Amino acid sequence: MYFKSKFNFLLITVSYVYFLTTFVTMTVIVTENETELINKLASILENNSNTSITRDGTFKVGLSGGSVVKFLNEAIPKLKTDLSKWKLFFCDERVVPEDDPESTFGTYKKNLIGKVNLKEDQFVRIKQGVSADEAAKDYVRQMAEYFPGSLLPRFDMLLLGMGPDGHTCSLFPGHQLLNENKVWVAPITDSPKPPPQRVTLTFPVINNARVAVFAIAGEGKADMVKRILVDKEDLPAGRVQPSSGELYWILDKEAARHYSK
Ligand SMILES: O=C1O[C@H](COP(=O)(O)O)[C@@H](O)[C@H](O)[C@H]1O
Repeated sequence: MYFKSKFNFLLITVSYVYFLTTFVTMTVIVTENETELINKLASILENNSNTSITRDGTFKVGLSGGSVVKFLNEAIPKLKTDLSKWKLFFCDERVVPEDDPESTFGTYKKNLIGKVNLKEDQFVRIKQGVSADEAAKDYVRQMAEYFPGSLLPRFDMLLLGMGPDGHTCSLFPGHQLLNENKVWVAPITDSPKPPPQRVTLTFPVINNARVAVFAIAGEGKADMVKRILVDKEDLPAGRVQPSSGELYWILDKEAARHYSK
């Protein structure tokens, strides 16, 4: 949401600085292979879904695209939880038609709808046929309905991926959006990874989540995992540090090849 007053803006800025200086509970899990990674992801999802449903009657989760789509498509059918209580948002989405192979919603739809107990109307999707700017503003309006009266939405869980360049959501290294703290959802029209037009959650929202989970597999991510988790380089995925929540990095053996505590 656009912050309506200087006070709100100040509050968010102060909170964000506080977020960056507070202790984050981080757990790194190294699995033997992709199947184990998916099983671990399923178990974290199931526990948090059941906790949220018991507490609030719903589970509000943010989905990523890329390789996370495959992991989730395989994890979700394994879950013992009430999927009908889920509300699914997008951590980022490509501004393309839903039937375009690049559409993250389109890919989830093809793989999940009709196969598990999830319906299309449980997904909060970006508006079609508009610019990235309008899609981002509209997505904020849609999100606000599910987080009434909130300065910042608090997702129950965010499911995140990381590109080999260290990007997460559509927050890329060196991009000005890394410092965006005025809107919940930002447009990007120059994404270095195609397609160029996207919308993305911003860091204040990401770091307000109850739980953030990275699921990362393959040797192609190993160098970046080391740069972030071992060398502590300042790259977008490393900035995911929920202030009063939990952070998981689930890696397969290949992605963890250069990882040591
Ligand atoms: O473009 C994107 O890339 C990241 C990482 O994708 P991966 O295929 O390397 O896992 C993804 O998390 C994001 O949602 C997506 O839009």
